[in-house]
Amino acid sequence: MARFQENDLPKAKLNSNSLQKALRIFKYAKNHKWKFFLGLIFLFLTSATALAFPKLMGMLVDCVTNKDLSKANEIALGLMVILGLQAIFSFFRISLFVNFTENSLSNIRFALYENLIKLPMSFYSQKRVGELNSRISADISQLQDTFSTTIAEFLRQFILIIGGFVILGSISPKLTLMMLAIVPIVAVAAVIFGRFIRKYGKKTQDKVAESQVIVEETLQGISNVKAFANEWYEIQRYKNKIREIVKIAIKGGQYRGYFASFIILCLFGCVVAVVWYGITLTIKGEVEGVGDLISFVLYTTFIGASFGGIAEMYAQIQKAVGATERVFELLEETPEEINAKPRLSAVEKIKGNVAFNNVAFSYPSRKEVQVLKDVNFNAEFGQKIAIVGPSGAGKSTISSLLLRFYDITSGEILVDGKNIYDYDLENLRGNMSIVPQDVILFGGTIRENIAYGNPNASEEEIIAAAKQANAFNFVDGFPEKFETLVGERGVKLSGGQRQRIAIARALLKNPSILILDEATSSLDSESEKLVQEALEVLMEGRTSIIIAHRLSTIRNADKILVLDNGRISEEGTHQELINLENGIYKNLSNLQFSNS
Ligand SMILES: Nc1ncnc2c1ncn2[C@@H]1O[C@H](COP(=O)(O)OP(=O)(O)OP(=O)(O)O)[C@@H](O)[C@H]1O
Repeated sequence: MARFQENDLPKAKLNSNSLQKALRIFKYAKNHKWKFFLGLIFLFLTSATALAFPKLMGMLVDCVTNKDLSKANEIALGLMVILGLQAIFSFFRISLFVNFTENSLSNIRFALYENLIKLPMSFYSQKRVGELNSRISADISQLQDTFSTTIAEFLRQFILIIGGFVILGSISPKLTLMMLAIVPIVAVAAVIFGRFIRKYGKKTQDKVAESQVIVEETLQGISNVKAFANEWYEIQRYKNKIREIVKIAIKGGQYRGYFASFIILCLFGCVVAVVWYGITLTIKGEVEGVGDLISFVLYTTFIGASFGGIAEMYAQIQKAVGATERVFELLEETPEEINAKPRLSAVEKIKGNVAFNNVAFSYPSRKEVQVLKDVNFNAEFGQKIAIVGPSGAGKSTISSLLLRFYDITSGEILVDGKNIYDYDLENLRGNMSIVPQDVILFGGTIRENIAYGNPNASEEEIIAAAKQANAFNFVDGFPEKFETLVGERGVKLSGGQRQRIAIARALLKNPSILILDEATSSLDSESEKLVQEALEVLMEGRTSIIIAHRLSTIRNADKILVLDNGRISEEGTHQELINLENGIYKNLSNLQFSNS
């Protein structure tokens, strides 16, 4: 699975258009906006106090020259007061920005999740969910850093640079000009150099990540590695990667060495040059005293450091603008018409007559391939309709269309004579249940997993459903019974046990239309018997659409549809289809029964 690091986030161009878009984020700040603006005031105050610091330090040094102790005391006290103020302002600035950011981000996270969970299946069939997830978390953490620190730091450095230059100009215009000529150039060179080094750092990280993937893959598939006696191959693969890491890391280290030499030579060289020139000017009387010179050097250091930091912060802000754009793209995707609130009214029961009339369909991600062509069939209330056919024929697609996961291309699907697109979506799905091929249980207790079919179910109803689904006995055998945790941190249930939980879940939902997707395809005969019994109970009094591979389980279906390459090529009862000369069903049936 691809993992996005913040380093990988693409930047967006900063122009009025992209900034305007990014500012929509304030919509999610709701009644916390004032914190951001109050934070800005504290930011301004912190920068102002920071700017007073070098000036006062200079004045303090002048007291040495003038041997003025009482003034020195006053200034030292002033400096302490300023430090105190700066500490207080900084505290409020940081707390306010963090408070604003966390509140806004929690609103954004919530809005994102709410929208994502409501997006139609067509959205998910075009996106890799793991990638989407790690992308969103990288985007959100970029926004978190930017809004809680980077913007404020960027503005603070900006104020320090402008303010610093104004004060420098007032101390000595000549010296300022000289400083302007060298410091920004060196600072910018340092930034470019730094970026280059970071690139090497990132390359090393990527290679380390690649090597970790090798370890992960081989340890997860260790039985495969051993069965193929391919230990030597994996060792070689890992060794090569490790060698690459060393090469790149050493190269990066060299550049870091150059960088350190560059900083010592140029940056400190510049400070020496400014100090030397300042001393010359002081001796000539063009700068007033040593104190001014000290202030000058301190301001220069401030400005140099700010120049260094501001470029990196600008890049961070560009990334945050890109992140906001992507987050908004997801927020603006059109969701399904789902309320996503607990239902107040009960589901309006439908009877369960289903009709597919001339249905054609292509998946939105592969429009050129027609998966279903001219599909026609009827399922009367209470009937069992089986769909069989080769892999990839489109059997599961039929169930997805009935659940309205995708919009059909042409034709119509009717439920109780009414077009499924005229139903309230929640109501339609509220009348259906699916027992899928791979039952996914949520990481909670068995009780919670069964109650997923009807969160309002009583204890007795849950137990009754478990009994009917042949699940009660194995659940009762666990020390914690219905409170047993399942999923990653709990017990691992077998395929058959999981299916019986899914059947109990479906029983609780009490649907009019039931979809069974190859529910018995991967079970041993004992488990299959238990599941099959539970399914018989479940199917009673409902319309069932059974997608099956094993023909033995569908012999008594009211109707069997044979799907071939997206078309229904045969239709009838088991007996009728068996009698078709050269029929697909007949062939399939001969194959399966001669094997078993
Ligand atoms: N989300 C999707 N996006 C694009 N194509 C898809 C998608 N899901 C299925 N398909 C394609 O649609 C065709 C029918 O798939 P479907 O899963 O309905 O077949 P199936 O008969 O149920 O197969 P199996 O018995 O192997 O489960 C296949 O060619 C498959 O590749």
